Amino acid sequence: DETVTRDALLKFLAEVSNNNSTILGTNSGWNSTSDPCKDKWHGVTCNAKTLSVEKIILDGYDFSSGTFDATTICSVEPIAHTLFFLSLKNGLLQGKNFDSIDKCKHLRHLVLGGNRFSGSIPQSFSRLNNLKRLDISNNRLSGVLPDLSRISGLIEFEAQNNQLSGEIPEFDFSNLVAFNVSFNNFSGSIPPEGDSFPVSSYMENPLLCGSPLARNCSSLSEDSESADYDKPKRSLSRDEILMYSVDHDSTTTSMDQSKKGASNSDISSAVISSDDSNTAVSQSLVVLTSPEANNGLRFEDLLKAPAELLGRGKHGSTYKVMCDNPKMTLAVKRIKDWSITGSEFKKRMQKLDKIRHPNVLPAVAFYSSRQEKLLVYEYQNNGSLLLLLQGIQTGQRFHWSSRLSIAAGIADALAFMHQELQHDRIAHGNLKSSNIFLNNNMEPTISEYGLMSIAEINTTTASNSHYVFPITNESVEATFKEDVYAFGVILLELLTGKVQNDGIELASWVVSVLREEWTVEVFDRTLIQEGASEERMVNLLQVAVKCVNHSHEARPSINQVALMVTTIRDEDDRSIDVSTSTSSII
Ligand SMILES: Nc1ncnc2c1ncn2[C@@H]1O[C@H](COP(=O)(O)OP(=O)(O)OP(=O)(O)O)[C@@H](O)[C@H]1O
Repeated sequence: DETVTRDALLKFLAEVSNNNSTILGTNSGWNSTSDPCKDKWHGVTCNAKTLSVEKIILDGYDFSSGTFDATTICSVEPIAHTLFFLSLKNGLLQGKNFDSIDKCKHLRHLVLGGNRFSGSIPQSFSRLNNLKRLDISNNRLSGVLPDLSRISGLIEFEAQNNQLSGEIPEFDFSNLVAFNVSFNNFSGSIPPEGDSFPVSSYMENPLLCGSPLARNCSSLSEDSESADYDKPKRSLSRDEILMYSVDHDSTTTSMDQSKKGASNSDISSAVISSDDSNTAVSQSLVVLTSPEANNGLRFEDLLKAPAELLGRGKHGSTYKVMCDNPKMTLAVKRIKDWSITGSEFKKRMQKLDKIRHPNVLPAVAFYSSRQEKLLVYEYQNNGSLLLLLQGIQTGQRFHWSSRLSIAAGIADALAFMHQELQHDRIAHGNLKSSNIFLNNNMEPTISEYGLMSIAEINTTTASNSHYVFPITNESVEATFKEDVYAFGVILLELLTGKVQNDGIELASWVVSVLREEWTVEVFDRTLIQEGASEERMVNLLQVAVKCVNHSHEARPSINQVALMVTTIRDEDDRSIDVSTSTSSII
């Protein structure tokens, strides 16, 4: 068996590398005079007792002139019988023969993402009954997907960025925690239960329809039936007019300018609509304690200033407003249909204004009418943590030490706010990376503290239970622990480089990966490349996992979390001090 295994592995490497035997480096161990298990060949992991091959992980090598032939390993009984992890990620491989893949019937992880495979995926994939993770993303695969529904234990399916077409087959969505078929040519309706994943899991498939996409299936068939140029066009809503004038004409638009046939008041009111008269309105803009804004910020100034739609969150839209007098760039958040009463809202804003922490962004002003509430913040030029995380995908550096100090900064600020506001029962309620901004020193600033009432949190969690664990106990403690959960997700984002809801429910994904004893795979590859301390990454991961415990009672308090995170950060700082002082001595 040993010889058969060794020869098969050497043949496999010769094929993927196109006979470039040194591709894995000179000390990789791969040669005909040694043993893959006893001599620990690079990329091969064996069972310690039986010395049989369990994992082959050859990620990130330039195999662009080679061929992946599944037969070479899957037709060799001693390998096929025990191999459960095969990964050739980012190998640029083009040549392929998938035919015998189903003979590797114990495979749990099959990772073929980031190659140049083209053509279709054979039905044999659907016979890999034990698969937990199938990653075929970022290839050039086309044709229809085989019926993967019988792989009931699938946890992760990544097929984004291919040219796959046809309908999305039924999957067993109950176990899936990561699912992505975006940027393909899929058509038809999204299968039932598929809508437990967000839009980013399905986007950029022009002929795909149904929830969670905004395109509903009946409108798609109407559109394709006739070019219907003659049909009278539905008139645009105020929001659409605003979006149109902002998005298509120029990036910024004066609120006062009449555009696209909308009257002055239409556009203004799309931003700040009110049934109050203008005078009443200007009286009800309550300016809090910002010195610049106290210099005469008026509601009318907000209306007249050029504004740009920054985005629409689940609670409303946020606009960047360039005010001339006083000279300030503001972010105005407009929240619609918020059940909180005007007086409660006012009381809360005034309370929050008294509690100041350097890492928490105070509101500059607020406005409240029956239909909507406005919150005015200073615009943060350095962008959000979300943008930093998204930058990792496009090669931007985000160092381990910055991530640690951001984590510690958020935890400290949150611990302070929880302590100060425990009595008033005001938790953050909507903590996430798009609500955290960075200042010039890369210090985090938490925005939108306390905007959601307890009732609101409960409604949101109930309607979106796939992403946020439902709070069954309506106690105040639970809402504070919801912040701890959210902080845990931010830690996971910092550790994995993945973004929550970007086709992935991070907490479940990480927990399932850990269950599979697959820990290193969790971490953002750039952290490992940078040489970040694996021990401290694991320590931080343990904190994160405690925070995202299903049971809010089992989650630590934010004080405990802050202590754990700052300890890890301090250890890391000390290790940097030691290494710099040693290098300066040398
Ligand atoms: N003060 C600010 N300065 C700069 N950008 C901001 C500011 N406040 C919000 N933004 C950005 O505007 C965009 C929209 O924000 P918004 O708060 O409306 O949505 P969200 O954070 O995605 O969701 P939610 O409604 O749940 O908070 C986000 O990208 C956010 O980072």
